[in-house]
Amino acid sequence: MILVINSGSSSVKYQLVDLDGPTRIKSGKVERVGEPDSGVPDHEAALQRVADEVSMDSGDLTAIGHRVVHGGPWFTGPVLITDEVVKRIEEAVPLAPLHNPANLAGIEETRRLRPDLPQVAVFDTAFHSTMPDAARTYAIDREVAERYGVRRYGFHGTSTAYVSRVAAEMIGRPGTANVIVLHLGNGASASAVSAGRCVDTSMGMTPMEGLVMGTRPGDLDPGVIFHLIREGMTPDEVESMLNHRAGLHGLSGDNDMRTVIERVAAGDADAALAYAVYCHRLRKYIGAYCAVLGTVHVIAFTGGVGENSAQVRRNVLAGLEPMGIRLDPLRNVSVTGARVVSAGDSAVTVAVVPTDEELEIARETDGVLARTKSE
Ligand SMILES: Nc1ncnc2c1ncn2[C@@H]1O[C@H](COP(=O)(O)OP(=O)(O)O)[C@@H](O)[C@H]1O
Ligand SMILES: CC(=O)OP(=O)(O)O
Ligand SMILES: [Mg+2]
Repeated sequence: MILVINSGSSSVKYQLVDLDGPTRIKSGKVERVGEPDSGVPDHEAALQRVADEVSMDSGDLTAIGHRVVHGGPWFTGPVLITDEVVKRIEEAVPLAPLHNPANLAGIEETRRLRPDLPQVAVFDTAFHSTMPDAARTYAIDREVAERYGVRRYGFHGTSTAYVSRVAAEMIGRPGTANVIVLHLGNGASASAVSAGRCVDTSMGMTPMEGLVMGTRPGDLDPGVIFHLIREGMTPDEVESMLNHRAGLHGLSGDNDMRTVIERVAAGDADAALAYAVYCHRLRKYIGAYCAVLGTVHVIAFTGGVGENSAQVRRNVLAGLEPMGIRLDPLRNVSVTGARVVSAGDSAVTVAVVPTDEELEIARETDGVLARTKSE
C-alpha cells in the first residue's frame, strides 16, 4: 500500500492506494492551511492531521509518494528521495515559493515518521520536460538565459499527463489524440498535448505565467514589474503581490471561484470584472492551442473549477462554434465522473475529466520502486 501526499500552497491532500486491490483505500484533504481561524496554522499541523488519519505506523505501508511542484533542471522523471534530492528541491524553492516549501515539509515529516520506507518525489515539471525548444525558450539574450537557467518548465504535469490520457481513451484514440487540457484549480494552466507529448503549456519558469489564477496574475508585461520597482516597491514586495494579491483575489478580493460567481450573480462589479478577465484569458489560450495543434480532438476540463463549474465552461466556450466547438447544454450540467459534455455534432469533443494526481503519483512511485528492485 502506497501513501501519497499532495502538499499544495494552501491544502494537503492524501490518498492510501493499493495498486493490486480496490485502488483507493482512503483519501482526505486538509484545507485552508495558514488561514486565520482555520485551526491549521501551518503545513506541519496539516501533516500531523494526515498522520493521525492514516495511522502512519501501519505495517501495510510499502512506500510514500510525494507531489513536488518544481524539479528545476535536474529532474525529468520521478526519483527515490535522498538527501541529495532534498537539497535540489530546496534549491528550486525560489522558483516555486508557494509550493516547494510545502512539499519539503511533507517529505521531512514522513521521513521522520517512517525512515524505514522508500519515499519517491513526483515532479509537476517532469511531463513537460520533452516540450519542443520553440515552446520552451524565452526570446531573450541566449547567454543570459544560459547563465541564469532562464527557460520555461511548465507545471501541473502529473495532472495533465493523467487527464490527457483519460481524455484520449474516452474518444477512442488512446496514445494518439491531440488534447487541450485546462487544469483550473487554485493555480491554473492550459496545455497542448499531441500523442501523449506536451507541445506547449501556459506556465513558465515559475507557476505564475499564463492563465488568471486564484491569487496569481498569469501573463503580465514584464515592463509592469520595472515600473512598480521604479515607483518604489521592492522586488520582494512585487513578487509577494504577484503571488498572493493578484488574479481573482487581486481584482475582487476573493480567490475562491464559487464566491466570485455568487458575487457576479448578485451584481457585484469587481467580481464581474475578475470573472470576465479570467474567462477572456482562458479563451485566448484555447484559441492559441488550437493553432499550435492544428487539429484538436478533445478539450478536457479539470481541477476544482474545470470539473465543477458548468458556468465557466459555458461562458468560456460560447461563440466558438465556428471553430467546431459546441457544448451540449444538458450534458454540460451533468455531474458525475469523466464525461463528454459537447454536442453530438461538435467536431471537437469537450470532456470533463476529474483529475487524480494522487493515483498517478502512486503509479509513478510504484514504477520507481520496481526499477530500483530490478537494478
Ligand atoms: N462548484 C464550483 N463552482 C466553481 N468553482 C468551484 C466549484 N467547486 C470548486 N471550485 C473552485 O475550485 C478551486 C479549487 O480547485 P482545486 O483543484 O481543489 O485547487 P488546488 O488543488 O489548486 O488547491 C477553488 O477556486 C474553488 O472555488
Ligand atoms: C503549480 C500550481 O500552481 O499548483 P496548484 O494549482 O496546486 O497551486
Ligand atoms: Mg491542485
